[in-house]
Amino acid sequence: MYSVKEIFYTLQGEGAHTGRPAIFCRFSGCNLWSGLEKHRASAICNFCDTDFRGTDGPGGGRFDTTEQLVETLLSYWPEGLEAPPFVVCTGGEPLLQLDQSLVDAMHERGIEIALETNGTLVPPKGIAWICVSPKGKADVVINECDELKLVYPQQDAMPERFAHIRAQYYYLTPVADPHSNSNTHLYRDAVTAETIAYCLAHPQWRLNLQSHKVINIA
Ligand SMILES: C[S@@+](CC[C@H](N)C(=O)[O-])C[C@H]1O[C@@H](n2cnc3c(N)ncnc32)[C@H](O)[C@@H]1O
Ligand SMILES: Nc1nc2[nH]cc(C(=O)O)c2c(=O)[nH]1
Ligand code: SF4
Ligand SMILES: [Mg+2]
Repeated sequence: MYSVKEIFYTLQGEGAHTGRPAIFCRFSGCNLWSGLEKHRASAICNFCDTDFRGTDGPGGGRFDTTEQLVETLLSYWPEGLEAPPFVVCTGGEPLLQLDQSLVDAMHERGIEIALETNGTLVPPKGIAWICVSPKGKADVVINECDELKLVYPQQDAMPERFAHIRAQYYYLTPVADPHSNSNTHLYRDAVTAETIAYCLAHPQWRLNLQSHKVINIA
């Protein structure tokens, strides 16, 4: 059984695939925060901008079988396209639920899979694009990925700690106000200036913006 908070079709807003049409599958639950505000301050990850509790979002629900979830995901892809369906698995922490049988079932239906993970759990085999976003003191168990996308600045998780992880791209995302979506001042603040300064001094790292918030889409 898979618990999914929401499913939606939009543009990938972050990382190397920014601007690419994608179906987002937001799995419920996370291993680094309960999702309750009363637990935020004491959580390992305490700046999360996402509601991942429960299954009550648009397209969310409980799916008893891999087939049910895969067919539901495919229903979000426009018909008659040559491009293979592109599904971004996120959450919450998707690796609490995304297992080899679901990955295999998605591949059987021609889906290209991307993953957004906090890096604390080992992914199933064969995922086309893995984005690792380490959090606080949490140990990262993935030593190779496609993009490393670190929220900056973070106490206990500064870029130096992760520069050895093999990746095609290394991104820093200025930490956004967790309670505010789509705000134009978001990227004109001190945190952004600090992130830019770090990239300029350490050119292994590039600036990543949450572009979906800038243009106010899901
Ligand atoms: C909500 S998380 C879900 C996937 C996974 N649990 C993770 O942390 O990577 C999706 C992305 O949003 C980023 N994110 C979460 N809160 C943020 C914030 N306040 N500002 C900037 N990025 C944030 C995460 O670092 C991650 O790259
Ligand atoms: N457009 C859009 N792009 C995203 N990239 C990563 C997201 C996430 O919350 O995992 C996300 C999201 O929520 N929306
Ligand atoms: S950003 Fe990711 S790891 Fe942190 S609480 Fe949100 S879903 Fe969990
Ligand atoms: Mg998001």
